Amino acid sequence: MPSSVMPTPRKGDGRQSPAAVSAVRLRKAYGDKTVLDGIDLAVPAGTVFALLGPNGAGKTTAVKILSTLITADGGQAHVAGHDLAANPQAARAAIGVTGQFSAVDGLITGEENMFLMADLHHLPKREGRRVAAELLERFDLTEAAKKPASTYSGGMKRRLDIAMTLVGSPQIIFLDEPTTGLDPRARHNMWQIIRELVSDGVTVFLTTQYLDEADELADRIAVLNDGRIAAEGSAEELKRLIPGGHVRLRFSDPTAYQSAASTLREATRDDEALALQIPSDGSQRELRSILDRLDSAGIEADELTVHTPDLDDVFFALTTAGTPDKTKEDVR
Ligand SMILES: Nc1ncnc2c1ncn2[C@@H]1O[C@H](COP(=O)(O)OP(=O)(O)OP(=O)(O)O)[C@@H](O)[C@H]1O
Repeated sequence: MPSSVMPTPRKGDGRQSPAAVSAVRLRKAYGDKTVLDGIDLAVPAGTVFALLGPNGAGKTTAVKILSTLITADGGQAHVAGHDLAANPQAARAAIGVTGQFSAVDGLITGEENMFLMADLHHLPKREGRRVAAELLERFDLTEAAKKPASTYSGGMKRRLDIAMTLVGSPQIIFLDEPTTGLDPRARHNMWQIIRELVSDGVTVFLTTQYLDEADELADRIAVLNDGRIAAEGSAEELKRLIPGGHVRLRFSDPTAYQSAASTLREATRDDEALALQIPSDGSQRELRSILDRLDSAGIEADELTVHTPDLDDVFFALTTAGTPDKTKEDVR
């Protein structure tokens, strides 16, 4: 099984950027069922990190541990620079959590939910009202503010949940499956909200079962399978881990096409389209080698495209291999 621990992105001065969330050999079991079997994570501050995995992989458990809702059985974790075992309150003060354990109370209005959060954060009454109004406006909930939250749509509830989380100005936000059950418009709306949070400097740790969501939002993705991190990296790095990638060269001149085909003998030919397909991981090194061979033969292609496998391929390769009882359908 391919596995990689990629280096954390570096800042311009060459130093490692500080991790907002880090975990080393994190373990958790319920009875004799091991849910997290020693996972390592590092999330640089100001980035989006996606923990991707099928149902039951342990994503929520990881979020619950990192957001101090439950404790791990083993390993260490730091959140916003605080050791979770030694100083969970300090970590708690720096984070916001939304998701499957939403804080929204359906019996009271959106506005009242916001006031409640302001009270929890000990904001003076006036300040609390100002912050609540501002956030309700920002999340397009002003009109619905005086209606009971139970009447809100799924998308509105999620927005209210995030607005409530932001009352405490968290540096790090955990979003557990933020778009599960939302319609496409509400999903895109949520993606936009997440991007805005990050541009405000917040670190986002999200869990998702959706590959396109991780691909769209995350700087780095960890694939969780069977309690272990099966692979970690940017979407592009993960796509390069599995076979299926290729480079396609297209020619308009049949003579150039023939010369290229005899130069690149490993290529699959498409004589009709005058195109050659060469297996490749799409890396700079492999591309250079193909181009060097064409150059030495004096051949120029009219079009060169690099095809990498998509994240679906990666996900299926990493989460079904070795578990023959599972089919692609099980893991969505
Ligand atoms: N309190 C608990 N007691 C016993 N088993 C639990 C408990 N919480 C979770 N589990 C089990 O741990 C495993 C991982 O659960 P978890 O909720 O972390 O998965 P997940 O990746 O978030 O899945 P989903 O996408 O379905 O939410 C599951 O098999 C679940 O049944």
